Amino acid sequence: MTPQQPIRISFDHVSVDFPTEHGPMRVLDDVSFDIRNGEFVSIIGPSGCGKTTMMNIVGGFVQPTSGQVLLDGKPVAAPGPDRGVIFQEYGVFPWLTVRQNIEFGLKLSASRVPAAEREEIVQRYMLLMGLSDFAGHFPKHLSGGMRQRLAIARAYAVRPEFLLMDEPFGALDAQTRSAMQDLLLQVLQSDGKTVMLITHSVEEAIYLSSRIVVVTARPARIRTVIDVPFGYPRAENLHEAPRFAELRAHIRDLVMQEYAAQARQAVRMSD
Ligand SMILES: Nc1ncnc2c1ncn2[C@@H]1O[C@H](COP(=O)(O)OP(=O)(O)OP(=O)(O)O)[C@@H](O)[C@H]1O
Repeated sequence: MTPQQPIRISFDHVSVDFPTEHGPMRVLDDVSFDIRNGEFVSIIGPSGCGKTTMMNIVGGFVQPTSGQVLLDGKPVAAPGPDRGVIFQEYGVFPWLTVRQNIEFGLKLSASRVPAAEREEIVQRYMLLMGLSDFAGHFPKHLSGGMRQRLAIARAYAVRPEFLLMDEPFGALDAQTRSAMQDLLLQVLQSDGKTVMLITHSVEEAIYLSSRIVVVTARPARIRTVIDVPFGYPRAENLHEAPRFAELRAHIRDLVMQEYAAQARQAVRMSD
């Protein structure tokens, strides 16, 4: 990514405390980093450290206790159609069919698309996600993997400028996961978006991202930011590259160190 690209998402000294019965619990601590236009940034760190909270702030669902997150220079105040959010679960409306779920966002006034174009987009994403034969099915009649593909189709279809993804492929089997990763890269290649992805998979983070932000055990602070030294488009055989393996070992080591720090914290608290 060239440094001339404008900054789209900016974490500016963001801290978050959540109230608990023992007083405030710090979840994010002075987090600052930027995501530039067209970048794909993954956040990786131990379970429960505060990654989803980071995404929730960008999504407009959580307000920082101090500091701010800026979208194109303006503090995030609320959710908006410019941000497509994909969670690990709950991404579909159970009372709508596959077709209606994908169509839903296209009918909302903020991103209203003319009917003829709408139909074309719905068809395109049903086909891409392998859901064409299930257009009239309700989510309860789909497998978990298909429901997740539907959630992804819904988010892609409205062509948001920002994709915020929290473990979007975590519940998929290995083969579907890999297909979904390639499809995401393909969609980004044609639509060009700015992406923030939360994942537990170091492999996935390296394969997809242009940069990886490694965060510490809770409270999440920036441990390090790694530039991924591979260009786009990417292909499956990248997983076999020696540099890929080196980077994977390095990042796994960092994440394991943070898990160890988390375990030490837990022991201290139980003393
Ligand atoms: N709205 C909230 N109110 C109170 N506590 C919260 C709230 N949201 C999250 N937490 C707590 O903040 C901590 C960090 O949660 P968060 O979901 O951000 O972590 P995470 O890194 O995404 O976890 P995982 O990797 O397991 O998904 C957890 O202890 C969680 O219980």
